[in-house]
Amino acid sequence: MAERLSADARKQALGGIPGWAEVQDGKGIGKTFVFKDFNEAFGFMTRAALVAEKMDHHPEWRNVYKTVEVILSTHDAGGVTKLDIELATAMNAIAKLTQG
Ligand SMILES: C[C@H](O)[C@H](O)[C@H]1CNC2=NC(N)=NC(=O)C2=N1
Repeated sequence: MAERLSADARKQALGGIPGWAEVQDGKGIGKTFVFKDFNEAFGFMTRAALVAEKMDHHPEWRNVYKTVEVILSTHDAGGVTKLDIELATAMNAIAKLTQG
C-alpha cells in the first residue's frame, strides 16, 4: 500500500500541481475546476473517471453545472500518498485537454 506523505513532501509535491491545496487538515488535497459549460465539465469527469478506475484510485467530487470540486485522499493510508499526487497531476493534464 502507498505510504502517507510527510507534511514537507506534501508541500513540495503540491508545488508541482497548480491549483491544488491541502484540505481537511492535510488529510487530503483539493481543487475546484471551472469549465466553459456543463459539457466540458462532464467531459473532464468522464476522462478522469477512466484514469481513476485504471489506477484503482477514486476521487471524491461534486459537480454543479460547469464547476467540479475534487478532493483526493488515500483512505486506506489515512492521508495523502503519491497516488493522490499522480491522480491530481493527471487531472490537471486532462483539464488542459478538455479546455482546448
Ligand atoms: C479495495 C480497493 O483497492 C481500495 O478500496 C481502494 C479503491 N479506491 C480508493 N480510492 C481512494 N481515493 N482511496 C483509497 O484508499 C482507495 N482504495
